[in-house]
Amino acid sequence: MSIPRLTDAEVSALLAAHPEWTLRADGKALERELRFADFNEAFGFMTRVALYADKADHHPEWFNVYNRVQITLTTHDADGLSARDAAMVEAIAGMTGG
Ligand SMILES: C[C@H](O)[C@H](O)[C@H]1CNC2=NC(N)=NC(=O)C2=N1
Repeated sequence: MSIPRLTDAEVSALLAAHPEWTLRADGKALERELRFADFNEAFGFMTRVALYADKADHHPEWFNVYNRVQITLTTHDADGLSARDAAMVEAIAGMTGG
């Protein structure tokens, strides 16, 4: 299923509103690293994101070691960024306060 990609202006606005994210060099994904107090906090965050992702049918690519979580957001069906990635950025901001 093809999903429309965000426009460059939409991506710029999203990054301006959420400077903790960076645009991957190929312009097709957003990346962020989060650090938590400990593994328990990190995994609790991942659990919340996982529940959101399953409900949204939009899944992150991520890596976790101890208190660090590296997240990459992209829409495979769009071969780039879509409104689903923007929605997940907002959802994660709500979970982390930023
Ligand atoms: C069939 C299923 O709806 C699709 O594969 C969904 C699942 N989760 C997804 N997650 C992400 N990040 N991109 C997608 O294109 C995507 N597509």
